[in-house]
Amino acid sequence: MIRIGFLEISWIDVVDVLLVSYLIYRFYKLIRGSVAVRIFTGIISIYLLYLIVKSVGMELLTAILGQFIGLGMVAALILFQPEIRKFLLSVGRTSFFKSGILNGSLLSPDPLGTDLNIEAIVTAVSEMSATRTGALLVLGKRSELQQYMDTGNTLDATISARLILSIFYKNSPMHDGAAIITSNKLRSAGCILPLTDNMDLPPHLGLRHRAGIGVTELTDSLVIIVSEETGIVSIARSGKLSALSGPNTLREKLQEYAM
Ligand SMILES: Nc1ncnc2c1ncn2[C@@H]1O[C@H](COP(=O)(O)OP(=O)(O)OP(=O)(O)O)[C@@H](O)[C@H]1O
Repeated sequence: MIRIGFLEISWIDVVDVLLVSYLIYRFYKLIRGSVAVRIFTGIISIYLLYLIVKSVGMELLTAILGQFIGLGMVAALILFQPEIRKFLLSVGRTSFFKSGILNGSLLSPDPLGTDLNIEAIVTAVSEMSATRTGALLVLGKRSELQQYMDTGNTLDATISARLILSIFYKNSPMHDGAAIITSNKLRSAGCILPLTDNMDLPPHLGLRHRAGIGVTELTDSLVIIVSEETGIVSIARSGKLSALSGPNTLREKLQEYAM
């Protein structure tokens, strides 16, 4: 116990403040660059205005703003619903929850499987990159991706390079949208994915890249994106996009992910 003037600080208080600081930092990192920052700034401004009008004794305005602040928690839950969801997902994705007895049973009822046909994916992606065929390929768990699979055409097909190539072939009816792979099966093609609202992304990235990044913000999936304009192959994971140097890097990333 430390005493500073009239303040008594115990080690529990120190841990409490550190944990709250960490949570605020994680929340800030999550909303940085998104429209949520503006909403957050708006809420803080209204709260500051409330404190000012209250201290100078403007009763009517204090009562009106007070009603608004009273609903603050419910309003924050509604307004920040996507961010809160992302935050809870990122907590559940930490190595602590991924390891040990929770892994493979409770939290991962449908693991990706080590028998993923990586070579078929690498071959198809290399060819699409060389021919500048736009592609969006999502790999993940069925439970998380089911709602996106439902927006496309169900295939439930065995993965092969030719199958992937024929889906993304420019004249194919299913080339628009994303193809989704779970448990080593190509489940669905022509799927619609949620777009990211990250405003920090380079302006030249269009909808294909934004949709690929968006789904990795909400699920623990890995997305392969082939740019139709440049042929560059990128992967998205946990809301981050990185361009790959070649097929070997893609192979490594897939092996790492399928483990
Ligand atoms: N919400 C979405 N879900 C899945 N696919 C989408 C979505 N929105 C767009 N797409 C796909 O992205 C294509 C348009 O890509 P666009 O050219 O805008 O993207 P880009 O990121 O610039 O990629 P590229 O480098 O290939 O041009 C569409 O034809 C469609 O196939």
